[in-house]
Amino acid sequence: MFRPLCPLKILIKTHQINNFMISNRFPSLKVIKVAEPRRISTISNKAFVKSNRHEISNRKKFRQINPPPSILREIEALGLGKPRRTKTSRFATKVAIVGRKKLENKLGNLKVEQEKLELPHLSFFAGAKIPSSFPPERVSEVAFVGRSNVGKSSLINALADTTVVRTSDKPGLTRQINFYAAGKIFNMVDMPGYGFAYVKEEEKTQWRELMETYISTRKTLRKIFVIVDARHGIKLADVEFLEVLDKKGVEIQIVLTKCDMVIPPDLARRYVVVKEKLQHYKNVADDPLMVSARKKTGILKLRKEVLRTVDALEKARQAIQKKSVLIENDIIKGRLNENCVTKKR
Ligand SMILES: Nc1nc2c(ncn2[C@@H]2O[C@H](COP(=O)(O)OP(=O)(O)OP(=O)(O)O)[C@@H](O)[C@H]2O)c(=O)[nH]1
Ligand SMILES: [Mg+2]
Repeated sequence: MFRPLCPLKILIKTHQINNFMISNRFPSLKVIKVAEPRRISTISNKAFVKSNRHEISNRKKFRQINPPPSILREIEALGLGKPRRTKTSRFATKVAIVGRKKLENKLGNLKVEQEKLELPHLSFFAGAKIPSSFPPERVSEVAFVGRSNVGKSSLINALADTTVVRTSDKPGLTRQINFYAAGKIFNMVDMPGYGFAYVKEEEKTQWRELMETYISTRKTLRKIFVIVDARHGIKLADVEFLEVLDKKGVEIQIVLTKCDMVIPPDLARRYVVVKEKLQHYKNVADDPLMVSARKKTGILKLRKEVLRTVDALEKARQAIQKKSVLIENDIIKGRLNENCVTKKR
């Protein structure tokens, strides 16, 4: 029979070999149970629960924020948040109307007068991968920055009511600084994103350097719109970029986008949290704007802000007046023609 010289200590994983069988067959072997996988899993479970508890408490904290009624009113009036009802039966419409009345009783008048403004026709005229490719500084510019896939390009499209700017649901589509001319009045500049994207780290570093060079050297740059996802708020990558921007002394405006994906009370809470975070910066306007490029809500307000920044608000107002006069004339002419036709008949 096999006899070990000294009592052997064998480390056996309990889930692999049956202890009982081993100790029966080889009584001289001392089997020591170590590293029970179940125990490990319970420990890691505990750690997981702990970390989860922390997350839950953060969410709870967020839910405990009591947003001011004025913000809630603005969100409801502009139809900014995630729609409550998706079904469009007659019953659902009735419920929605009753719900709206209830909200009006709670928050006050929900009707808002918004100035209908339009941007001049948008066209792509230059793309730059290196600073020497920047086009000449002729007219005022506004730039759009933010994390990859946050919706910068979509927002430019929504602002100009066009589809000229390419968008994608995959982070990292815009890979150079793209210049779009709004008529001959001003330029809108679409930037690559920062943070996560399906590109190499080296390329992202290059984008970052390119953006920083543009921001610090461009004399015609009037304002930077930093686009933030309303679902997530200001992330670490945003904070890092905002700190760099703030030091450069350029005016900054935060825009919360994808608001159509957040329910109104949470959107109001997000607004409060973001506003609070902006107090630290010198050059950041402390009132974030809220929009949805997909639903085109909140766009008129942002459009007005863009036009005001590039001193084109008056021109846009005049263009709208001219357009409405032309439409009126057309209608009158149309009526006259109709009258002529009926008389001839
Ligand atoms: N629901 C919703 N989706 C949006 C909105 N804006 C953009 N998206 C979607 O978000 C995705 C990314 O949009 P892009 O405009 O390409 O984002 P980007 O910031 O330009 O992305 P990069 O160029 O990769 O940095 C697309 O699938 C859009 O359809 C919005 O307001 N609401
Ligand atoms: Mg883009």
